[in-house]
Amino acid sequence: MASSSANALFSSSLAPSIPESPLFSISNSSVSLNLLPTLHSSSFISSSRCNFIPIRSVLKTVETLELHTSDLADPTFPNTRSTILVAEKLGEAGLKLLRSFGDVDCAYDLSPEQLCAKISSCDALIVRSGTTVNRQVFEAAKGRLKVVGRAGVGIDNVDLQAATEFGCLVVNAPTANTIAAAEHGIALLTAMARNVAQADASMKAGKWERNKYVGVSLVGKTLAVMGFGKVGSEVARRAKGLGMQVIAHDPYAPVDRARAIGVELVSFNQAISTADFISLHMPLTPTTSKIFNDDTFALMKKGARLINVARGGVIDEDALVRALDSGVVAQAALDVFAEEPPPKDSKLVQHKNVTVTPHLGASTKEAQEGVAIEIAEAVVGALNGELSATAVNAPMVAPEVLSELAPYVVLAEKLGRLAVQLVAGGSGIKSIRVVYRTGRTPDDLDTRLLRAMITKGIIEPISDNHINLVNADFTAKQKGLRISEERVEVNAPPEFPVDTIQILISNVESKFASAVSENGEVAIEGKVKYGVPHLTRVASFNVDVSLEGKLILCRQVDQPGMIGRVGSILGENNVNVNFMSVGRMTRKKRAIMAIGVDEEPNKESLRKIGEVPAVEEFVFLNL
Ligand SMILES: NC(=O)C1=CN([C@@H]2O[C@H](COP(=O)(O)OP(=O)(O)OC[C@H]3O[C@@H](n4cnc5c(N)ncnc54)[C@H](O)[C@@H]3O)[C@@H](O)[C@H]2O)C=CC1
Ligand SMILES: O=C(O)C(=O)COP(=O)(O)O
Repeated sequence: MASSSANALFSSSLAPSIPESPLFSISNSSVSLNLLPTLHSSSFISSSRCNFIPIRSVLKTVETLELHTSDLADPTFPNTRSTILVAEKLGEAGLKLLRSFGDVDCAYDLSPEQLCAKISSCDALIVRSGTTVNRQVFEAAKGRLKVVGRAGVGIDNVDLQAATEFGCLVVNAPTANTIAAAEHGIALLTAMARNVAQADASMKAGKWERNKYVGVSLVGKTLAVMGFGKVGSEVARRAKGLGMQVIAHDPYAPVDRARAIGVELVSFNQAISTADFISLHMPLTPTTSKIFNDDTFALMKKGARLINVARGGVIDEDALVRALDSGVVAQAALDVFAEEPPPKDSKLVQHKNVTVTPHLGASTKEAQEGVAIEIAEAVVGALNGELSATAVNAPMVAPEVLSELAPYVVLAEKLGRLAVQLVAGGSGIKSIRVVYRTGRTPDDLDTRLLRAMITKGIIEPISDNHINLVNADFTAKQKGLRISEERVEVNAPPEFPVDTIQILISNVESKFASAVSENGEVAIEGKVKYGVPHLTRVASFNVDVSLEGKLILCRQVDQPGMIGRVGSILGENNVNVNFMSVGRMTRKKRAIMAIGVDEEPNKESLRKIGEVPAVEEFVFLNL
């Protein structure tokens, strides 16, 4: 269907043109979320630590669905290997894993222009904190880039909004460098307290200044851990071992976890006003940007000491220089800076009471090997179309949930496709209601994947946008499409996650009046039967057709001989009919005939069907 005319179906066409990006794409007849390459990929074996779908379970999914290999075949596989650009130094074990899967291009220290020039030939990009992956990079990728892997925790150098808009998955490696960062925090804390760096520099300059470098003790002092996540809690644990009193501030941390380590969670003001040492471990977000500024330094105990292994941007660096000059902050130990590397003449870096390291928190051999493996597995998994356990901008769906939902994913997309084709052009779809009937407690049903596929089914036939799990909600919003969901518990076998899926589109005109319910909504319903998606209801007409190939829906006066007449018109046009189903409301009144055909009938045949006296209306639909 032409995208330009069909775009008029949406009341808002503000959406940027999102180029094709085949991550998680689900083709008309396949359900494998592009999992097929996994079936061929014998060289890659994921570790049990990651949330990968084991190869055996993928095979099982395919068998259960009774899909034909032709449905799943990727014509470009296995000749096409993915290209993975590694833009910053990555551990050898990770590189080895990546090389076993695709072509790896290690190109360090690229300028922004060089990165943009290279990116359109890459399927994946792996970076650390030194590369800015902004909107220009996604634009320059021209839709090819499927995944950005951040080999570390902080994703503040990746424009997540742009990634989402372009349907590009962002994954990180959130666990492998936790201990390294915590150890570095403790290293800075102790080095600062005992002036290790300054004394070292002094001795190397030929001096022996014992009185100048008298330090402060840690035991019995209060440490405030700001951000009680993975790194923060490991710092707290270690500081307790040094005999410190540890308090923490984190608006989202569970009290139980803090209590288990013997840490009291307190308010921001309480933390910074009572602590002797303040260690920062929160992410850089719009909320935490420059959260340490003139006002907050003024609240600190005079002579407080600050450690930052989180992100430079959480501190207003000019304000910190002022606080150091006035003695409000006695010392600071910094691993991270607002601008990296900081300017050579940075007053902060040069300050005598400041100890600095060049963003070394994650830089241990062990952490870098771990991070490299963690990110390589996540990137390869994503290129295989698997839903990632470390996705930053997409829902994470457990493999067992995915496997269970697989046939319903196909149903959801096909119903979406069907519903949108029933809407007359120009009506302006604004609001779609999806009703899931389930034999389980409605809370037990994770519908994110189904909603994404309904969105894909609705948008793709009428636009150029390629929809995947990453950009489905965003694209719907951009198109002014509101998708609401209802889960209704019904008396159905609870071993199946969904009994029926119903799609209702309100305030639109239909090409096929019989698809409009008494409430004035275009309404269709389907269910999975023996692993195959079926259309089971069109407005108030019950039908039963498998959602495969192409479909003619035809409303007629219920009378004998109709199947034969329409069938012979199609036969004359060499159109193979693969099924027919008649659903009626009242005997001898009106019925809907659903005819599945292998080929699209020519205009002449469609005209002849329309001229059969008992046929009141009909519509041809591509599934
Ligand atoms: N210097 C380095 O090389 C490294 C730096 N990091 C940085 O350390 C930080 C923490 O990393 P993880 O512990 O792994 O992340 P995490 O996500 O486990 O912990 C962050 C914690 O900060 C909390 N938080 C969010 N907003 C907050 C606020 N306004 N006030 C207080 N707490 C807030 C969150 O609730 C969370 O518990 C990140 O910024 C990360 O980028 C991490 C590893 C190495
Ligand atoms: O993981 C993080 O957030 C870090 O800051 C580590 O950064 P890096 O990968 O060493 O550039």
